[in-house]
Amino acid sequence: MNIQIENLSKRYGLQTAVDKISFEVRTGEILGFLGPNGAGKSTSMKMITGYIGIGEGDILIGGRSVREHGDDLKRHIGYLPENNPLYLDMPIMDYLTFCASLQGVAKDKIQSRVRLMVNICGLQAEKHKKIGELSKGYRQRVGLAQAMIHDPAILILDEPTTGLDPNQIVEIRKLIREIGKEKTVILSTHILPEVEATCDRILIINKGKIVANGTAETLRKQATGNELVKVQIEDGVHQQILSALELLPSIEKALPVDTETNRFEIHSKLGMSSKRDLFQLCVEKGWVLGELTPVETRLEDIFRNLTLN
Ligand SMILES: Nc1ncnc2c1ncn2[C@@H]1O[C@H](COP(=O)(O)OP(=O)(O)OP(=O)(O)O)[C@@H](O)[C@H]1O
Repeated sequence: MNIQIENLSKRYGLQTAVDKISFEVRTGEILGFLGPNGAGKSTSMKMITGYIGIGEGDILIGGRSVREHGDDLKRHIGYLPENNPLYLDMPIMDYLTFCASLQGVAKDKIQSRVRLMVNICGLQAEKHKKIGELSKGYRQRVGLAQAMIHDPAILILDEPTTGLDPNQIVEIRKLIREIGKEKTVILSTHILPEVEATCDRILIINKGKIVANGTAETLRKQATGNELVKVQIEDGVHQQILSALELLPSIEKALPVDTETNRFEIHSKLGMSSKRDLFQLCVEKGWVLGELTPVETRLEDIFRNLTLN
């Protein structure tokens, strides 16, 4: 079930939390929603799930407007809210049974759905405990289980791995990837490696506006104006190598990194690649190219550049 966001805005008093954003998410796609604190992620997610009303614009789910068909469309959405509100006095099994009936799961299917969620979310060992007795990570698993209890086509997950230990993070990411093959998933996170590990596409929002939309690879390409490579050249004299590098037509600048081992950082001219020139230079001079490694722009740097203003 596809989601189309069209010129969506939301104001709280004088503050514009979400400012005319438009994007689309397709079935089988996991979209990572990134942005600094207060950027408007949770507000957008709350509007998509019908948790709060739309300010301006519209949201189409499976081609139908949330404005007109909101109540009906809610059936297709599973939502893990930011602070994962749970009934602490309820045992896990009772809570999930309660959520299933609230979500309209047929009576004769409720117990099998609850058992499936307990298995999928790794709650087997803790299933008879009250939610209040669970660790933060297990509460997060209960939150995920309630979001998926009615087998929704769409999953909206606000910081799903918050509070999980590194082993649990790996498992939950695997689970989300698995679920994401058939469903439409939007997840928000502050953990940048998480988006790369889990998501097909990244949307970065800052001050209510979308500032980037694409795969990690596309964002890197857009961010890297100039190619950057690290090289190490054996058998030559440092100063001679540096002079020769500076004469290459594709090179903007060559920065020495280590004079003893002849390591350099090579910045190519805009739109050019210096790899071939470097290789040919070494062949001509009889030097050995010990290392030639392209340096990728880190997602952290892209995020900082786009959101630090
Ligand atoms: N109920 C509310 N009343 C007034 N202002 C609000 C309310 N909810 C959010 N805001 C404001 O709207 C802006 C966007 O908040 P939102 O919670 O959507 O950001 P976020 O990107 O989810 O941030 P975080 O990463 O910190 O969770 C913030 O400036 C916030 O203070």
